[in-house]
Amino acid sequence: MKRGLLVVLSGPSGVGKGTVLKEFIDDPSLKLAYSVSLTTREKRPNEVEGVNYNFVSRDQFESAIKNGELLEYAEFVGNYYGTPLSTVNKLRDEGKNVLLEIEVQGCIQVREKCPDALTIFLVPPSMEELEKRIRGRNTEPEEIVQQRLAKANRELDMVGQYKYVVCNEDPKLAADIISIIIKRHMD
Ligand SMILES: Nc1ncnc2c1ncn2[C@@H]1O[C@H](COP(=O)(O)OP(=O)(O)OP(=O)(O)O)[C@@H](O)[C@H]1O
Ligand SMILES: Nc1nc2c(ncn2[C@@H]2O[C@H](COP(=O)(O)O)[C@@H](O)[C@H]2O)c(=O)[nH]1
Repeated sequence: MKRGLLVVLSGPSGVGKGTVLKEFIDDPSLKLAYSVSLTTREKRPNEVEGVNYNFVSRDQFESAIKNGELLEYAEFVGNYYGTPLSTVNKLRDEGKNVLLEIEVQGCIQVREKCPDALTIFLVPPSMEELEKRIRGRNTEPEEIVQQRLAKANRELDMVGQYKYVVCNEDPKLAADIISIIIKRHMD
């Protein structure tokens, strides 16, 4: 059986990664499996343990780092986020194309370890629109919104690290473009 691809969808917080991926993740022709990350962040009211994230303590996360259990990890605005290595390997060995939805530092680590990873950077139409989206989501207090926006400016400078850049003006259109990119790499 052909080993599955490693697909990395990255981009600044609030650009719409989660919104766009909902438009293509269940397309059976893409054979995708979503990699559920570990995080030390507080669960948001609409999130489900084991579906959006596996929510863990800082001690549990640091043990996972020490034991080499993570493909990549990063500290993002005060919390740890990381990708469980064994799950990614198992799914890829089953022929599934594994989708990571991660921030920029994590993507750089993935590229170093898996140079053939298919890396896609989602960008907003403008910084004003990005700010509108983060605020409109209403999930973070003002202080965290400010930190995420400051980080977004630095992350957008890393656009050259990615194989593909897709603008999220319209989620369905962005999803269609990403689906075409994945299909091309499945051949
Ligand atoms: N193309 C779009 N046009 C307008 N609003 C959008 C678009 N895409 C996403 N949004 C809105 O922007 C907000 C942020 O989207 P989303 O939560 O998917 O971003 P994200 O990149 O996954 O964020 P994070 O990395 O912080 O998890 C949501 O309220 C979503 O409905
Ligand atoms: N490096 C990693 N980044 C991750 C991972 N899982 C999610 N993320 C990214 O963190 C930020 C913040 O997420 P939020 O859910 O608190 O809004 C966002 O850019 C995510 O894509 C991971 O495993 N590794």
